[in-house]
Amino acid sequence: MAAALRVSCSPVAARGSAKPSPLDPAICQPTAVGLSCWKRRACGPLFARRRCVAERSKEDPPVPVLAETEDEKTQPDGDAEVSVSSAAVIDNREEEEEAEGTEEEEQPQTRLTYNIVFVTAEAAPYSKTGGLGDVCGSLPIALATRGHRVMVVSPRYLNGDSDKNFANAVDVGRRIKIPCFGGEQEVTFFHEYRAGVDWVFVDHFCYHRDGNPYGDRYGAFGDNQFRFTLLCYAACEAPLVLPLGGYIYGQNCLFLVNDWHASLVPVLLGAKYRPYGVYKDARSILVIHNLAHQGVEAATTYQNLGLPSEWYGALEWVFPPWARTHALDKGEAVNILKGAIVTADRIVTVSQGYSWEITTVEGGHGLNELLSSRKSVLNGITNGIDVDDWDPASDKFIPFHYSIDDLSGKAQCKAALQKELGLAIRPDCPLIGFIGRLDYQKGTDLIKLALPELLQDDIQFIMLGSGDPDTEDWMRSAESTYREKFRGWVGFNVSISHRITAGCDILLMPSRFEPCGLNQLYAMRYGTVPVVHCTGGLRDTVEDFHPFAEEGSGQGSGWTFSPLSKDSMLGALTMAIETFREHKSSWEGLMKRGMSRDFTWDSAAAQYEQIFEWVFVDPPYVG
Ligand SMILES: Nc1ncnc2c1ncn2[C@@H]1O[C@H](COP(=O)(O)OP(=O)(O)O[C@H]2O[C@H](CO)[C@@H](O)[C@H](O)[C@H]2O)[C@@H](O)[C@H]1O
Ligand SMILES: OC[C@H]1O[C@H](O[C@H]2[C@H](O)[C@@H](O)[C@@H](O[C@H]3[C@H](O)[C@@H](O)[C@@H](O)O[C@@H]3CO)O[C@@H]2CO)[C@H](O)[C@@H](O)[C@@H]1O
Repeated sequence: MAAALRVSCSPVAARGSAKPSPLDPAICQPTAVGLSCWKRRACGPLFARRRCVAERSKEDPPVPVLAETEDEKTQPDGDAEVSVSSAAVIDNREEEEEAEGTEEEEQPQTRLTYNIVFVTAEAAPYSKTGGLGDVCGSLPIALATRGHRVMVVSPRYLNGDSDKNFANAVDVGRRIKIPCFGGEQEVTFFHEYRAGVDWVFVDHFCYHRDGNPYGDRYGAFGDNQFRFTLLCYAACEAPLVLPLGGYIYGQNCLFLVNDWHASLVPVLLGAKYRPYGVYKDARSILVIHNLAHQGVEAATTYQNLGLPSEWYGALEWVFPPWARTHALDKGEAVNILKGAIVTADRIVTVSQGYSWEITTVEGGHGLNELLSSRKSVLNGITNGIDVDDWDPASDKFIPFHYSIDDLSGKAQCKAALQKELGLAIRPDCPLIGFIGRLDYQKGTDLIKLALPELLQDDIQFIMLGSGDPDTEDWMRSAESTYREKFRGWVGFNVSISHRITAGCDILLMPSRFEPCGLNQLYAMRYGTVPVVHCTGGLRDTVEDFHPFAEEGSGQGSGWTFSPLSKDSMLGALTMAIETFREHKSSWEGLMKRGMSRDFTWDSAAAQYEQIFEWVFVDPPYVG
């Protein structure tokens, strides 16, 4: 294994470390099962030492590595700075757990709990360009609350603006050298323990630059393959080398790898760890948030990834002839996401509808046959939402609060939004919103096509988004053309996104495809009625309005339209607008049914736990 990765400690840690490398097979003993009992509340803050022996299998051997750091801290001749470093890592854990309540206060727990390692390019509030950030900022907390030990590994993006997001993360004092891209890259780790989760940030200068996690105003960064390769290698090492709260996670963990950026993890487990007896009992689950992004690069880049040549097939990708650029182009490429589809032990998508769509030619982005071949391990789980961040009764970004029992604050939010945007303050005028990345996926071209006709009606429309420069330009020009009725807010702004969600009457989502979609869930929670293309997670979560169902009291929380065409979208919008204008009690029913839906992460987390149990039933992928 040492040949695969050379791990070294930081100067501080190294001085105090007469210990073998955590990758030394002598101390990386596999435990009997990939499961552990983490009854965090019941077991107390230094949870690893207080594992619930009663619930552990007798065969479950001790985890020797865990004792190493503890020894480090207590040995009289130990290095003082190492102690400081370790202590810094556990610093707020005891306080936080004390504040949460006494050890007697049991929270709902699952019987089996796991050491879970999320790997992701985004995790809110540290980094976010869209829904991936939301999910990887919330689901880990929901799982930790249910008793799992959870680490999230993502890059430490610094660019001036974002630096404050990482202000509470401290240097763990561990350095590793990663053999890839023709050299050795040194990365370090930062850590913050918050909301029961170990947030781990991989630090390397390639994450320190202007722009968002993937690119800047000139487009996607040219070295994204390098940046996310580093992330994957670092994430594979993190459970082995980081003494978080004094104790490493160890090698019997469960990796949840999100989208293409994290997709080398299961490949590395198979190609670079298991052959050396490490991670033999670990498992990996690929979570697909968006099949459109696959991390495809020229085949020649394979040699940069530091993988054995015989693993090329896992990533091999051949573009169909129509997608090749010239007659001699053989279309040979590597596809990082494909690597995970082949090697992950299970696959989850973020709604059931999408899990089926990606097995079809229409929704499979070229991977449908491969995904179909993995149907037996493919599931869909609809995302939850952070119901604390997104709560109209307490939202810090909106000027007035409201609830299902008293909707008056919503009307005030609408008036405030109209005022903020310089639109006429008119309670009776339907206010329609759109929030999202300006991307082909989101169907903004349809809005562009339909806007002149839509604005013939007496309505107001606000669009918030950033991304495709042409669409941004169009939003600016539409705002000047339709000054009385249309606002195009170009940029990424969380605060205004909450005010639009609260202040609008209708949220429009004409997505071409939508793996789950979060904005329609936020909208419903805020009594804003969604009008959506009938696809993926939108189809699964928005129930069509039926005014006469339920003995006349009505049914449904919005409108879905199909096909994806201007006329069909305008038809659905017209029905929504008419209902808003002419049928006030029906409208209130729509709002209240949406507001009463349960979108908490807890129910999604319970479904993930079922997958966790299944993934440990089958043997892991070994190649
Ligand atoms: N300009 C802006 N300013 C402020 N906030 C903005 C914004 N543009 C977008 N957002 C925010 O970004 C998030 C977007 O989430 P979505 O799930 O709707 O789409 P996204 O395609 O990014 O996510 C992908 O991953 C998620 C998570 O799995 C899936 O739900 C989804 O279908 C899939 O495409 C929301 O929180 C939204 O408010
Ligand atoms: O949370 C929002 C989405 O974030 C991710 O999508 C990003 C994607 O993974 C990146 O690769 C990049 O996509 C660029 C693409 O690689 C490039 O070929 C070109 O088409 O431009 C794209 C945009 O720059 O940025 C995406 C975000 O915009 C995540 O994978 C998705 O699930 C999330 O929806």
